[in-house]
Amino acid sequence: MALTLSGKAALVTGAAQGLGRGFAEILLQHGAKVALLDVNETAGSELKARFDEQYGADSTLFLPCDVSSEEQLTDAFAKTFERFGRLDIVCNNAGIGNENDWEKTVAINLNAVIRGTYLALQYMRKENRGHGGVIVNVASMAGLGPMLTNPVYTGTKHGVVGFSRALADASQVCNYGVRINILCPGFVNTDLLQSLTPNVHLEDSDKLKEEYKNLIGVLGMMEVQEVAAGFLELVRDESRNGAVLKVNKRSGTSFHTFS
Ligand SMILES: NC(=O)C1=CN([C@@H]2O[C@H](COP(=O)(O)OP(=O)(O)OC[C@H]3O[C@@H](n4cnc5c(N)ncnc54)[C@H](O)[C@@H]3O)[C@@H](O)[C@H]2O)C=CC1
Ligand SMILES: CC/C=C\C[C@H](O)C(=O)/C=C/C=C/C=C\C=C\[C@@H](O)C/C=C\CCC(=O)O
Repeated sequence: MALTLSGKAALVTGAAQGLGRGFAEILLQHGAKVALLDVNETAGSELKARFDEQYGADSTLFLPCDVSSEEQLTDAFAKTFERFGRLDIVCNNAGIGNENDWEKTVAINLNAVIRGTYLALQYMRKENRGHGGVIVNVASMAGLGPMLTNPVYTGTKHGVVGFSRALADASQVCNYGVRINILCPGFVNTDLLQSLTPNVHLEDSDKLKEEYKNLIGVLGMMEVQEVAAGFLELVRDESRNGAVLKVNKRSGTSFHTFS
């Protein structure tokens, strides 16, 4: 059974560029309205103007938001619900890879995903007069295997996988009517990869650099659109809850099974 997106309301964090922009765009292409949350006001406003031309001004809402701020994220969810009158799809996508300011990485990649998931549940749960819905949390292949150059990033992504799977089981048992799925892309050609800096907690050894290159060699490098298709599958396939979808150049798109 495929979810119809026409008339549905979505919220995407980190939507101004990269994967989040791709996720927002594919939702718009399928008729959903989308709240675009991003800390980058310039990029977010520019994207909103572009989407206004393509999909109409009523199709999107740009909300400047630092997801690591409880107040700003909570307020952005409230403004989204107020504008669209419902909330059916949430993608907790915003993420960084800073191993030096690792507490910021934990705050954005894990804490904010946890808070965004609980906020989504609050608005979607049927016993809260919600319509039910689907949450897609963006982890990474580093949520399934160790990325030796980025141990904190790896920890946050493993955390996203574990938290999301557990909550998906709870949602099922409690009949919240909310599906929670996890997207684990491999390397994608976005600004995130360009922003990586050497980890000061590890000597900046040539061996680590070599291993990083090997990892990219193994998994390959994708474009945003290849991942967006997998995202849409997790949103629309109503049989999927607690699903972990891997998307990488090497092995394509497949659901991960845990032993
Ligand atoms: N690029 C890659 O190779 C892969 C990325 N991912 C994950 O995909 C997600 C998106 O990554 P990319 O699109 O590659 O990154 P990106 O850097 O191209 O885009 C991230 C977006 O999030 C926004 N953002 C950053 N911190 C924020 C905050 N505190 N509050 C609100 N917005 C914030 C940025 O302004 C930017 O618009 C991240 O969770 C990342 O870990 C997962 C696997 C592969
Ligand atoms: C800060 C880094 C920014 C982006 C990296 C991006 O998130 C990414 O794609 C990272 C990939 C890291 C992968 C690390 C280890 C991979 C190990 C592989 O063995 C895959 C692990 C499990 C998959 C098993 C399977 O069934 O395919």
